[in-house]
Amino acid sequence: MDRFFSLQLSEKQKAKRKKQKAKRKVGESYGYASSFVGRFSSKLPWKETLSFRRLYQEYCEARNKVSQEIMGLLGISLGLDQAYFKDFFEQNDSILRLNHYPPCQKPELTLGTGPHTDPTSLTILHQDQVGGLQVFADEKWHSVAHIPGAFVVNIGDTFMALTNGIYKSCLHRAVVNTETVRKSLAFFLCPKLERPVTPAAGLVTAENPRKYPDFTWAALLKFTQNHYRADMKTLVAFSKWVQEQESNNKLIP
Ligand SMILES: C=C1C[C@]23C[C@H]1CC[C@H]2[C@]1(C)CCC[C@@](C)(C(=O)O)[C@H]1[C@@H]3C(=O)O
Ligand SMILES: O=C(O)CCC(=O)C(=O)O
Ligand SMILES: [Fe+2]
Repeated sequence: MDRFFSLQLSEKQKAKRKKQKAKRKVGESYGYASSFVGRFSSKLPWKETLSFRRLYQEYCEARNKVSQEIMGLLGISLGLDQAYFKDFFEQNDSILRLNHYPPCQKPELTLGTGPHTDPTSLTILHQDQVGGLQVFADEKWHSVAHIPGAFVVNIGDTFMALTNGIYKSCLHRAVVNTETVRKSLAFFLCPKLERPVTPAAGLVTAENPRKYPDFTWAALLKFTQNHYRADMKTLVAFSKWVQEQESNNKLIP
């Protein structure tokens, strides 16, 4: 990881596919990305990232196994069959991302990663001992301490939609510091790109009516990659956009 991030920019930008040595394009969610050469022009994070879909096979398989077990338990906690979410995520289009936060002379003027909820389903994060991850709860930011050997697990927007809003995605961010490089490794469990994301029947009731429209992970991913940087209200903005698209389609015979 250190070797990769210390390469020349032009070399890092080649990190995409084995055969095609072209740099990551706008709209793609894997490959190398840096705040300084990117698709957004405001609220730029102080970091570089490298994301994979199918590489790092063994590591991904291990994370995948842990996330499947967690999905089984989350299903049980909602009164669903243990297999319900395990089956849903058995095939998945997950993402592995390396985050590299260089030291910053004025850390109070920026953020490593701005406040956001993950648009994905479940995140398993491995942060190093430097610390910097913060979670928003009870109206304030709390630092998430590094515990050797432990992962940080959080719910993302797509799982919030699958549970009809019962499980909430959590607001978090990462701060940087003047002294030390910080690294983190995030495994984002995501559904299969084209599989409809719809809440389990038993979770839509008179007391808890339907909260979000059906969508695919492909559509939400495209939304966050092409014209909306994931933030604290991604799912609400995306739901509105889906509904607008549906009503536009109805107008065109
Ligand atoms: C599908 C994804 C989009 C982001 C990477 C994964 C999961 C989390 C998203 C992200 C980290 C949330 C904060 C903003 C973001 C733009 C970033 O700082 O990298 C997001 C990622 C992205 O859009 O590339
Ligand atoms: O680096 C961290 O601690 C958090 C990164 C993060 O939130 C993300 O990549 O979605
Ligand atoms: Fe995140």
